[in-house]
This record gives sequence, C-alpha cells and structure tokens, in this order.
Amino acid sequence: MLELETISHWFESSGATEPGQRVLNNISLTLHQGESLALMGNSGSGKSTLLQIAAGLERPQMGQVKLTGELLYQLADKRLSALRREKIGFVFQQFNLLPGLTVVDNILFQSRLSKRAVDQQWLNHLMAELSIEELKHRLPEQLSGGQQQRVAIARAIAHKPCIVFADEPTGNLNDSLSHSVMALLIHLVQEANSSLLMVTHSAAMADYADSVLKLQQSQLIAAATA
Ligand SMILES: Nc1ncnc2c1ncn2[C@@H]1O[C@H](COP(=O)(O)OP(=O)(O)OP(=O)(O)O)[C@@H](O)[C@H]1O
Repeated sequence: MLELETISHWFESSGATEPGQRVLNNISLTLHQGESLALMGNSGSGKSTLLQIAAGLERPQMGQVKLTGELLYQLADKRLSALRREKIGFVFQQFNLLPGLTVVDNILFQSRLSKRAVDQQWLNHLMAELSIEELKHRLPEQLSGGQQQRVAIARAIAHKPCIVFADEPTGNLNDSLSHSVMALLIHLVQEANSSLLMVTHSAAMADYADSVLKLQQSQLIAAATA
C-alpha cells in the first residue's frame, strides 16, 4: 500500500550536499492496508522529514515513494495534489484547523475540495465517537486543545483515506488527554480500514501502533519499546 524504496535525503539549503551528510540514508519500508506504524527517534533524527517524503510533500533526493501503486514523485503536481486530497489524511501537533471555518466546515473541507460526496452516516458516527457533535457550529478558537485535536482527527478520516499521517498528534496535549485522543485515533483509523504512519517522541503513544521503528544515524532500526 505505502512503499518507500531506498530513500536518501539531505538538505542543500543547510549546505549539506555530500552523501555523508544525509538526514536519511537508504531507507526502505512497506506499510500494508490497515497497519499502523510509529516512528520514533531523537530530535533532529529526520522523523518529520521521512513523514513529509512519504506523504508526497517533500521530494527525496534519491529513492521512490509508491502509494497504492502510484509513484508519487513521478506524478504531475496537479495529480499529486489530487491524490493527497483523496487518499491521505493528516493530523499535526498544532491541530492546523482553519480559523475562519466552523468545526463541521473544517471536517468537510477536504471532501469539498475534491468534490467528493460526503458519507453523512460516517460523518455522524465520527462526530459521535469523537464527542464533537455539540461543537459542530463553533469556531476552532472556541475549543480546547483536546477538542481541536478531535476535530482534526475527524477531518483526517472523514473521506476514509488510504493512509493517515500523524506528526506528534498528542504533542500539545497532557498525559491523560494524549491517551484518550490516541486511542480514538487508532480506533477510527481501524474502522476506516486506513493505515497510520505516526511520528512520536512518546514510547507510551508508540505502543498504540502495531509496530515501532526508530530513526538512528539516518537509518531505520527496530525500536526497543516495540
Ligand atoms: N528545510 C530544511 N532545510 C535544512 N535542514 C532541514 C530542513 N528541515 C529539516 N532540516 C534538518 O534535518 C534534520 C531532520 O529534521 P526533522 O525535522 O526531520 O527531525 P525530527 O526527527 O522530526 O525532529 P524533532 O523530533 O525535533 O521534530 C535536522 O537536522 C533539521 O535541522
């Protein structure tokens, strides 16, 4: 479903033009439909870079990314944007809700952009599971952090994407909220039969995933917490 093939990456903007200064070195990874994977590693080890590359947001210097059989970086920009809207959901640490849109309009934003019909039953189910029905006409600024992240999860899953990419999804939440939000994310990703690739610093959060890998010295290794 998601295949990373021999990905190497370095940032020329940081002056790193030599292979020896690679952030990512020859990384391969396969994630099947319905699987969840947590990516751990020290600060600066390249986790977010790998997530961005896997999500079609940052072209790797070397290697290929294949999502449902399509080579992302061989697609024209327009097709790549359409594929991201249709097949991918994103959850970020900073929630990234659109401030001028209500909760329900935030959730439906991606489906409307790709002109896809909304599955009203699924939407109602998501809002009920995430306990955000009562909040649906509010603006993001009228929500707590935990509520905003629950809305962001609904937005990421509303169109039943093939895969959800989550970058530190509980990074701005306290411990107990982190557990409840992570449990909901995992549960709803499973219900949607989506895959999940998640970056986290927290071993406790990583434990929710089917498997855990660690980025170390530009390579992926099995994580001790797995
Ligand atoms: N646009 C960029 N230009 C130059 N260097 C970059 C750029 N983005 C990231 N880097 C560098 O690449 C390395 C990996 O960054 P990345 O954000 O992927 O790490 P991370 O593991 O996600 O870190 P953290 O856990 O602190 O978020 C870091 O050394 C960072 O400074």
